[in-house]
Order: sequence, then structure tokens, then C-alpha cells
Amino acid sequence: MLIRVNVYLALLIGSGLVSLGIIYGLVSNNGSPKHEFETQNKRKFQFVDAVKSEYNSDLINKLKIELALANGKIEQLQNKMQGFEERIKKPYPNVKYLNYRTKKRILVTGGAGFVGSHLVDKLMKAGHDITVVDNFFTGVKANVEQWIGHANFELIHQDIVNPLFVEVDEIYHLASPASPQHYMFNPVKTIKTNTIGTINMLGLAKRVGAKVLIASTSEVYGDPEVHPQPETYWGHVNPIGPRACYDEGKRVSETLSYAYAKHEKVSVRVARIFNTHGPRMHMNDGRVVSNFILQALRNEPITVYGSGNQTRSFQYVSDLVDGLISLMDSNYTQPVNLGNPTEHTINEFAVIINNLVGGKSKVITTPAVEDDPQRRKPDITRAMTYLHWKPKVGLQDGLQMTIAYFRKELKKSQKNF
Ligand SMILES: O=c1ccn([C@@H]2O[C@H](COP(=O)(O)OP(=O)(O)O[C@H]3OC[C@@H](O)[C@H](O)[C@H]3O)[C@@H](O)[C@H]2O)c(=O)[nH]1
Repeated sequence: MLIRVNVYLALLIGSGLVSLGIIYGLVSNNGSPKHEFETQNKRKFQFVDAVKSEYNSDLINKLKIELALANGKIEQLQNKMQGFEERIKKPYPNVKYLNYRTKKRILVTGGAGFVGSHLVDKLMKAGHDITVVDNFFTGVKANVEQWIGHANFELIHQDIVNPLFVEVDEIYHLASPASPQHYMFNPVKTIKTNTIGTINMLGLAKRVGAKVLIASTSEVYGDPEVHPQPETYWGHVNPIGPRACYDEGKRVSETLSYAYAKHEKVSVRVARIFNTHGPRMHMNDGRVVSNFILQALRNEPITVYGSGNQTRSFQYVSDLVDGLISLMDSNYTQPVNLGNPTEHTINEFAVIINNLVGGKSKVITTPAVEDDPQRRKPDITRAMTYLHWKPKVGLQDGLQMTIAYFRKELKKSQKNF
């Protein structure tokens, strides 16, 4: 019994001592229990604040990621919608009504190309029946897609090196690669197109009694020794140089035209086309205008081949199309230069284009191109006299439209990658 009482006492004293110890500990540590309570509370709040701010920054980061994902999805949907909108068939552009007396059946070879498609637009709008034949080497269906399905329009996928049998009243023979990079890609093919292809078109014209316009080029003058170049100048062409497939090909094309005119009584027109630019030039056309514009838009160095002192004169595509139609409609059968006589050096073009684009590209010089014509400017007296034609679109205005086109194309192509 005594032992049990002692144990109780010991326990009581022990627990009392422990309590005292704790109270002492608390008091000796921070002064008063109230203070300790406040400190603990403060700590608790600090802890809660820290947790809160960590939670907040986690939350913000999470929200940021979700926002970025949502933005990505919105952009994807916008692109999809734009794709759908582009696929929705737009109504055809207005086409004039022509009766059977005034409506012509017209064949445009190379009609899906840069110049050809603009010509097709104008002839379609004028109300004629148009047949386009193209092998799509440099032409693209998109250039004529606005007419596909129209009752006045037909598209034939064929190479004109193979004979073509259609009934037409007029033939605009534009089919041939025209950019030096493209025509040098397969010189034999370029020669075949401009010789066999031209024979096929002249043969067709002879068979059906059609009038035929041959798209020739300023390149028939080669690296000219006469400046500016009148149609009476015979030219200065290297017959075995890298450009010969095109230059000589077009010269044979002209020769064939006048042989058919003289001996087969085919009604021919020959347009000598000078440098031209405008929308629907190929993105990788390789010619100076498209190269410089794309380089300036991408802030890449502008590549001037050689000294840059060589000159060119650029016309806008709508002027050329007007000239081609005026020539076809005229009674004039000798070759006619179609070009804009405003002449600039390539160095000047680099600056003009860079400024118009508002780019920061620097201009660099790369090795000169073999047989590059050093000066080129059309004498357009003939066109003015016999066709009453002269270019209407100024260089800067035309370039603005070409730049706007490439800006749009570049955006499209960037979206697709
Ligand atoms: O990036 C380039 C591209 C071209 N050039 C130069 O710019 C000048 C024009 O060259 P392009 O390739 O545009 O065209 P070219 O005048 O040589 O040939 C053109 O002539 C008239 C048309 O019939 C044809 O479209 C084409 O053959 C050349 O002196 C060429 O060397 C550059 O300095 N840098």
C-alpha cells in the first residue's frame, strides 16, 4: 500500500516537474506565453503566405501554359477555317456575254504560267472561249483555278511537243520556260519546246486557219551592241553558250513563224517580250525581281550577280497582256518589242526593291553569270506606232503590287511548314 502511494507521489511530482520545465522553457525562451503564441501564429501565416505564393506562381505558370496551348489551338483552328474558306468555290469573275459572231475560240499554250494566266483572265473576262494547254513544268493549276468549271474554259494537261488537235480561231503560243534558271535546267527540252512545239502550233494554225501569236523575247538580241534595241537589230547571240537553248530556240521559233507565214499563208504575230514582273511569278523563279523581293522580305542578303552595272528595263504584267492582245488584234505582222523603256542597273534595282520592301538586307556581290546581257532597253516606237500601245504602270507602282503578292505567298508557305 505504502509502495503504491509512493509511486503515485513520484508520478505526480514527475509530471509537475515536466510541466514546470515546459513553462520555464517557454518563458525563458521568449518572454511571455502570449508572445510565443503570436510568434507561432506569425510563423503559421508566413508559412501559409509562402505556400500561397508558391501556389500562386504555380497557378500562374499553369495558366500561362494553358493560355499558350489555347492560343496554339486557336491559331490551328483559324488556319483550318482559312483552308476551308479557300476551298469554298468562289463565284466566277464577271464574264462579258458575246454572241456567236463576236465570241472567239482561243488557245493559250502555257496558259497556267505567269504571263499566260493573266492573259487568260483578260480573255475570259472579255467573253471568249478559252482553252489552256500546259505541261505544268513552270505553270501551276492555282493560276487558273478561278476558271475551272466555267462553261467558257477548258484546261488540257499536255506538253505541246506532242501534237494537239483542237478547233480554234486564235493561238497565243506562250509555252516555254522563261527564267534562265528554268530554261537552262533542261536545255534540250527548252529547244524542243521552242522548235517542235512551235511547229505543232503553226501546223495547227495552218490546219484550222487560226491566227497565231508567238511569244518571242528580248533575248533574241543576245548581249546587244545596239542600245536601245529596235526590232530591226539582228542581235548578238552566242550560239553555243548556256543561254543558247532559249535565245536560239526563240530565234528559230521566229524563223519558223515567218516561213509558215510566207509558204503556208499562216497569219502570224511575233511579240518580243522584255523583262516582266507581277503577281504569280514562281516563288523559285530565280529571276532578279522575285529573287530580290524574297531576299528583302526574308532579310537575307540581296545577291547581285557580277558588277551589278548591267541594266534591265521592267514592265508590269498587265501592260504586257494589253500589248499581246493589241498585237493579236492588229494587222501588223512584223516582230514588235513589248517592254517598258525605264532602264536601271541591277545595283539600282537592289536598292529600289530593298527600300520598297522596307527590309534591312545588305547587298552582296556573287560571281557574274556567263553571257549575261550587259544592257537591255526596248525601243517601243513600233508598238506605239502600230498598236498605239505603251506601258501605263510605273516601275514603283508595279513593284508594290508584285511585293504585295510575294508577301502573301511567303506567309502562306510559312504557315504550311
Ligand atoms: O538574284 C539575281 C538574279 C539575277 N540577277 C541579274 O539580273 C539581271 C536580270 O536577270 P533575270 O534572270 O531576271 O533575267 P534576264 O534578263 O537575264 O533574262 C530574261 O530576259 C527576258 C525574258 O525573256 C526572260 O524572262 C529572261 O530570259 C541579270 O543581269 C542577272 O545576272 C542578279 O543580279 N541577281
